[in-house]
Amino acid sequence: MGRIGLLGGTFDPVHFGHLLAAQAAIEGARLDEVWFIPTAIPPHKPGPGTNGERRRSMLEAAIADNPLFRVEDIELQREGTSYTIDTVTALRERHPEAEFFWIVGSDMVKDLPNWRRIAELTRQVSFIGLERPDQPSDDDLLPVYIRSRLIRAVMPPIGISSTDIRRRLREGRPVRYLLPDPVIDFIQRNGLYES
Ligand SMILES: Nc1ncnc2c1ncn2[C@@H]1O[C@H](COP(=O)(O)OP(=O)(O)OP(=O)(O)O)[C@@H](O)[C@H]1O
Ligand SMILES: O=C(O)c1ccc[n+]([C@@H]2O[C@H](COP(=O)([O-])O)[C@@H](O)[C@H]2O)c1
Repeated sequence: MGRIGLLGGTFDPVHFGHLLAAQAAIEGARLDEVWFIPTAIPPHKPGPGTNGERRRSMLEAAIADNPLFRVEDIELQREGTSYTIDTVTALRERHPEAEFFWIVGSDMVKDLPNWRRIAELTRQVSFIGLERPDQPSDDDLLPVYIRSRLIRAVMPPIGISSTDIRRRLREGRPVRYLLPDPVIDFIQRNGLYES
């Protein structure tokens, strides 16, 4: 099983920024696989407008051609807010032989001290913080117990967000090249994100 990167998010919908983040983490931290974990209720932002089953289906369509990527729906099966500490604790019990790494986007690293039971979480996983190639991150303000568990991986900045994709679809504007074609097909077949 080996070194497993975990990328959590709402994925409403999944896009190329997510896929490139996973690929950059594989390269930067020598991972064997990345598991995508759609949240049920995200801790720090409003809940997604699309149900979990559809978000999971879009993820599956997006990663079908990559044997190193997998969808893990553990948070969709759990009640309540999707705290990372609960997810990681459960995954380590199920897969004691794996080493887990939690992947975080560049602007989220500074928020790690506010995560639920963060000290305990840092004992269970290392973090992979994505950073821009032209702008190495300054981690000096992070507490040492987090900094010592943080690996940096370089990712070229990709200015794609699910929010912008949803807005474009509502307005009938193109989304091609922002997310994989099979995901666009799924969105169109199911009439998602229409105004
Ligand atoms: N363009 C991007 N480049 C790098 N990382 C990204 C990008 N978009 C999202 N991520 C990271 O992927 C994870 C999941 O993101 P999430 O599903 O919340 O996507 P989002 O596009 O930011 O969504 P929304 O616009 O709905 O808030 C987070 O760790 C986030 O930092
Ligand atoms: O556990 C926490 O306290 C916590 C706080 C903020 C974010 N997270 C997780 O980080 C991932 C990305 O979060 P977001 O808000 O960018 O979708 C997602 O899996 C969240 O559950 C987790």
